[in-house]
Amino acid sequence: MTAVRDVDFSKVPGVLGRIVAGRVGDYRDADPSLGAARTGERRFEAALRAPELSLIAEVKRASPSQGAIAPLDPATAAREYAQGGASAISCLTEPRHFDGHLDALREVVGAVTLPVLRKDFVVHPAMLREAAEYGAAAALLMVSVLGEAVGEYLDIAHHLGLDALVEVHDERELEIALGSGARILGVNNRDLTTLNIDLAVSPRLIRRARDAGFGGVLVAESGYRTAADLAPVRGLADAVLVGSSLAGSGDLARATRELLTP
Ligand SMILES: O=P(O)(O)OC[C@@H](O)[C@@H](O)c1c[nH]c2ccccc12
Repeated sequence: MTAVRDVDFSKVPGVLGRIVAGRVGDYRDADPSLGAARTGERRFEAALRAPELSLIAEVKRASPSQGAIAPLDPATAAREYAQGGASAISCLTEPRHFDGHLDALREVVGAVTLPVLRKDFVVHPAMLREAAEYGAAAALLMVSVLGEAVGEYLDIAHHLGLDALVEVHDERELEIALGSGARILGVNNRDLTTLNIDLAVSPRLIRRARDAGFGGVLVAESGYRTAADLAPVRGLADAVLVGSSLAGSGDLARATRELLTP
């Protein structure tokens, strides 16, 4: 594996910049070695490739936009999402702003047979090594954080046998993602520098990716609360990523089922 280039993370703006700065500090002295290559089973990718819209349900206890959402037990929440019909689970592992933890990832992986995404602000190769060690099938890579270096992190993820959800929020980031070799693209409706949500972002960028000939998996992310909200991405996206509205519902299996019933 080639070494990753240095990224100037201090240029990341707004709320996102503050979150990223915390993670850069956490991993400043981390061991960058990756160890032996693992065969990728592409379980996350396969789970999202279905004729109907697939759901990635997120274990999310808190967020910068909402503060505390619900004191979920990660394993219980993941089981309820699976019962409700989710195709994959996303587990936040960022501690300061999302009340996540790597142990939560391990608990979720142990609780369900569904593939699990490590949802964090990846700024160091060690974070991908951990994702693989803790049993994740995939990790999030954000173009808003990694910029052009996203391709190198993608290679590391694949080296470790992980799928990568490469996330974009605007046209410029989409161009970088399309050039990176990503097989799974996520479009975040939330601008993480301001926390504003615009549900028109996903349909717009997903169409653009398809028009550019992207043949991989496309995921619409953030801000979905009801089955009706999903109408604009049905027949367009392969999957949706939903966290807060399910996590705060009080009955996760039921909320999951209702969300998936058009
Ligand atoms: O809670 P919501 O609005 O349903 O959003 C879920 C998920 O898309 C969101 O948590 C998210 C998308 N991309 C991220 C990057 C980092 C942290 C969190 C996220």
